[in-house]
Parts: sequence; structure tokens; C-alpha cells
Amino acid sequence: MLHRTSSSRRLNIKQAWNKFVLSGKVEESYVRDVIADSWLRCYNMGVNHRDGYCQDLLPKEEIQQYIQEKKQLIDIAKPIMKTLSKCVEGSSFIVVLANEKGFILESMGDPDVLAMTKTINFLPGGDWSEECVGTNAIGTTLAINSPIQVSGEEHYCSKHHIWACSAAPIHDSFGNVIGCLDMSCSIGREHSKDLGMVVAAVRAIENQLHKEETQGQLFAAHKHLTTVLNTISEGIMSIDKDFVITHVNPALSKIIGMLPSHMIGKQINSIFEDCYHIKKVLETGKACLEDEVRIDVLNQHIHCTLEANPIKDKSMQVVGAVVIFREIKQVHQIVNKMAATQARFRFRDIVGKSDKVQETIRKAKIAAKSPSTVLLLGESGTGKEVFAQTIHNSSERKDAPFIAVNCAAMPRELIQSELFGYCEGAFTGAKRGGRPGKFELADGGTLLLDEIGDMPIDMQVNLLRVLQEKNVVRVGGDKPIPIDVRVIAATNKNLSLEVEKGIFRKDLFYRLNVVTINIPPLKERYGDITLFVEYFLQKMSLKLGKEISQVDAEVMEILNHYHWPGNVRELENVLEYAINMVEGNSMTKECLPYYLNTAEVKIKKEEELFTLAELECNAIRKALKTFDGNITQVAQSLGIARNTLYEKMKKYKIKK
Ligand SMILES: Nc1ncnc2c1ncn2[C@@H]1O[C@H](COP(=O)(O)OP(=O)(O)OP(=O)(O)O)[C@@H](O)[C@H]1O
Repeated sequence: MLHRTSSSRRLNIKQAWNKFVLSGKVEESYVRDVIADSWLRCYNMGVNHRDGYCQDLLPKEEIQQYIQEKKQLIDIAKPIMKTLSKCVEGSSFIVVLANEKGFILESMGDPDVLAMTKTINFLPGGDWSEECVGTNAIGTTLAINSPIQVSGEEHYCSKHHIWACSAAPIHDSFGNVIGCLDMSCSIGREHSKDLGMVVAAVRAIENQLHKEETQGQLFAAHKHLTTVLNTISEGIMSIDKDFVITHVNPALSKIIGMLPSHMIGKQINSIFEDCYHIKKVLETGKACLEDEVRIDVLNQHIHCTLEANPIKDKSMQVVGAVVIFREIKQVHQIVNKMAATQARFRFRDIVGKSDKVQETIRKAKIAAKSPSTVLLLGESGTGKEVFAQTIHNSSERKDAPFIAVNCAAMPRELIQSELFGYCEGAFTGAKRGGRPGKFELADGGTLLLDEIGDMPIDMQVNLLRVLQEKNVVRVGGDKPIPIDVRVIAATNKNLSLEVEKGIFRKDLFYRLNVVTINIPPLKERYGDITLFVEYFLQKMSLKLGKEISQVDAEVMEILNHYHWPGNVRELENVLEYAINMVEGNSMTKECLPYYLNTAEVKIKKEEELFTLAELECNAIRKALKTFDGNITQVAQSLGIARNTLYEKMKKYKIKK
């Protein structure tokens, strides 16, 4: 139903208006109170009823300033204004947004009507307050803080009598008026639902504004909280009810040695090996405070106090937990640090799935359970010390010290006192009270004699005596001190050859060569390079503050075919160099050291020689993969009997 002001009513209002402009009094009952009040305000403000042309169109810079101030409102209102314009398309309407002072910020709609608005400066920058142009929808809605429709002669100025306008104020979440929305058309084209549409559009604008405000507040609160968490020196982690890590602060990342991005989104038990304290909090909903726990993560043990608090929702259901870690620098850790290295590695930390490494691990596990002396043989950088630490940590001596001594690095004249200690006054410069040697420091634990092949021959006899007698006599002393030490010796030399050459004592060789473990060179560990790359990338990305998300296939090709004379240590160094060289987050072959990119490496790759056993082993593996473990088909394809195939699989420890 069209609601147009009837011509008789218009006439009555017009007569009332005519009388009012002469007398300044509203006598007729045809004029709504809200309009009459507005007329009186305008009359008292001295608004010229014959004018109505907005004189005060703002200069461009000032309009821009107003637009800038209301950017958020305009951004939200514009799409809603467009929708409103679309709804009334073809009905000669325009939609106008003004600020709380009545200055127009934005207008859109019917082009003919927009053209008409130019004659009265009903344009962006125009001041449509009552004070400036008298009673009108924009100025009056702002003056009364309520929606209003102003038609024809209800306008204070005669020039506006040809318009019918509906407007409603827009409020912020505190109820302050921040602007208004108006819909205008020529008189006679207005509709009873115009005001309702404007009010609905204003509600939509206000809702969106409040939503953005709430989001802004949430964002600010989140930022605030993150800043607090990030500046706290304790390690803090939050988890959800499914044990998934949702937040890790930088302090915890530093304690654990792992980037937050590598932890967030993961299950806690994929990072921490023993997390039953934390799980209990989620299960029981009760907080937990532990004085001292050992957290096993990334081949290291972290001693810390642990505090875990449940997070509950409105209905008191546990929805997650916050865990606080405080690192304890334990006394024996400090002692260990001063004396030698901390034994960090355990079997599960040893990278490598190749048969050769698995065989070495099998033997090392046996050695760990026995009290016998162990001899570790392997090229430089293969991980002899890694295995020595692992054996120690898996032995019953794991809680006692692990001391490593490099026999090649010690000055010849100091070996004796370093290993066996000295008494006060043993030599010039000897400390008061004397000093214990490495054997004494390792008492109850394990002593790694690294590079044993480099121990001077005249020192070897003393070592043999200590190993046999199980006591040490400090340099300058005469009292034997009993020691209980498990010795692990390691060398990259061929000790029997050294014995033949007379450089190494035969009796010491036999004394050490009780449980011998060969550590394979890296080039023989088929398939392990990829695992090492993953492991070192994760370890070093934190140290170097870089995240590498991709390693080119070409890089893997080169790394997989290089002969690695420096073994794992060389690979570790190459990767550290390459990570440093990465620009962006992808490792290309240009990042590798020059020598790995040279022709020599490629030739080696082509000329690579395998032993017969390796060829046989590879052929069986390939065939098993091709025939999906079907023994009959594999035996047929290789031209051997099934029994022979089983024997060979056993020999090479190949599983189906
Ligand atoms: N299986 C492994 N898993 C993880 N890291 C390893 C492994 N093997 C070796 N490494 C790393 O490679 C480097 C060299 O290892 P390590 O010092 O144990 O070798 P080594 O054989 O004792 O060397 P050298 O003969 O020169 O003393 C170390 O940084 C070690 O952490």
C-alpha cells in the first residue's frame, strides 16, 4: 500500500507552515508535535525558511578528514546502502550516510535524483543539520535521536518541500550517536515502509559495528595475553581436551629446543615421552604441582618443576590445560658439565632405520645390559660418542656421571694427571688439596676413552693396570683409590694393525676388545640420509631461527649419492651451511657447499660400486616391494628357490 501524503493534508500543513513563518507559532493540529518542535528550534536559531540551500559545503580536505574519521562506519555501511538502493531501484530514491554533526559522507542511488541534489548541495560535505538547513530527516533525526520521516511542507525551508525523506540515527555500542542513514525521494514517491527499511538497515550496520568492535576487543585481549606469555621466563604451554598443543611460549621453545610451529597442533605424547602428569590433569580436572620431573624430549632430559592447571568452561567441563615448566639446573648436571659432556642420547634418539644401524643398535643394547668393557670402532664422525652415551643411558649406571675423555686432544704430559688425578704438591702449579682425575670423577658411572688409538704407548701400561686392578693412584701419591667405572673405548683406527705395528699394546687391546661394536660409515646406511636431513633441519632451524619447509629433490639426490668421508658430522655441517644459505624457505642445490655441486660428486654417483652382498640384498628388497611380499613370485623373479630366498632374507635381516 502506497502511503503518500494526501493532497488535502499537504494543503493543511502548507497553510500551517505559511502561518508559522509569519507568526513563529504553530497553531494547527495538522502538524505533528515532533515537526512543530523542530520548526520552533529552527525559528529560534534564525534559520532562513526561504533558503534551504546548504551554504556550507566543506572544502575537500575537510570532507576527506571526516571520511577518514568514519572509515570503519563507511566501510560497513556502504554494502548495506547498496543493498537498500537495489531494493528501491527504479523508484527514484537515494540513500545517504551522514556523520553525527549532519555532514553528508556518502550518497548513492537514482542518478536523476542525485543530479537534483546538486541544486541544494545535498552532497558529500554538505551540512544537513537543523541549524544549517532547518527541519529535515537528517538534521531532525540527529536532533531528536530517533527515526523520523519528513515529507513535503514539514521541511522548514520552502526549497525542500518537494522532498520526502526518512532517516534513523546510528549508535555505537555505548549508545552514542555516530551518524545517521537517510533515504530520500521526490514528494509523492514515498512509501509507508521507507522508514522501516531505513531502521532495518541501521540495525544491520550497528550489528556489524558491534561485531567488529567485539572482534577488535578479542584481538586486543589476545595480543595482550600473547605479549605477557612471550615475556615470561617460565616455559608455558596450553593444550586442548584432546591433548593437542595449542600454544607454546618462546621460553618453552628455548628450554625444549624446538620451534613452537613444530609443536603446535601436535599431540603432547608425540613431543614429550612421559606426560602422564599432564594427562591426569585433563582426566581428573585437578591441578598438579610436581617438584621435580624429568621431561624427555628430542634426545635430551630436562629437569624441571611442572605445574599444570585445568581450563574449565562455563559448565565446569575440562576443555584443556595450561602447563608451566620451570627448568632446574641440577647440581649433578653442573658437575657433569664441568667434568665432561652430559650423556644425552638414548636408543630411541639414534637416527637411522637402515639394517646396518639396526644391527649396531642390537649389539649396543646387549652391551648396555652387560658390565663388560666396550670397544667402539668406526670412522670419524660416525657417532661413536653417540653410541657411548646411549649405552651409558641404558645401563644401570645411567644416574651416575658419564665422562668423556679425548685421548688425542690431551697434551702428553697431562694425560697421567688428567686420567688419574694428582696430589697436592705433585708438581709445580699443582692445586692445593690436589685434584681428582677422570676415573675418580666417573666413579659409579661410565668413562669414554675416545681416540684410544692415539694414547701414547708408555701411558698405555698405566691404563691397563687401572683397568685390571680397579683402582687409581693419583700422580704424586701412593694410596690406591678404588674405582668402579665402566670403560667404553672408541677409535677410528684399526687397532689390530696398530698392535702389529707395535704402536698399541697387545695386552691392552685384548683387555679393551671384550664387546666390540662396529659403527657403519654413513655411505653404507641406505635410506638413512633422508632421516638425518629431517632430524638436522628440525634441530637447526631453531638454532638458526629459520624454518625450511621444502628441500628440493635435487638436493636429496646429491646428498644420497655423496660418499660422506666425514660421515654424520660432515652431513650435519653441510646442512648447517645450507640452512644458512637458504633465502626464503626452500633448500635448493645452490645452497649446498660448492664441493658437493661439482662434477666429481656426480661421477662418483655414476661409478658407485656395491659389494655383491649389497647388490643381492637390494635386488631382494626391490622384488619384495614389486610383488608386494609374495615369496613365490619374488623367488621366481630372482630365479632362486623359495628356501634360498628365505635363507637370504634371514641373512640380510630383510622382513617381508
Ligand atoms: N645416529 C645418530 N643420530 C643422531 N645424531 C648423530 C648420530 N650419529 C652421529 N650423530 C651426530 O653426528 C656428530 C658426530 O657424532 P660423534 O661425535 O658421536 O662421532 P664420533 O664417531 O665420536 O666422531 P670422532 O671419531 O670424530 O670422535 C654429532 O654431532 C652427533 O650428534
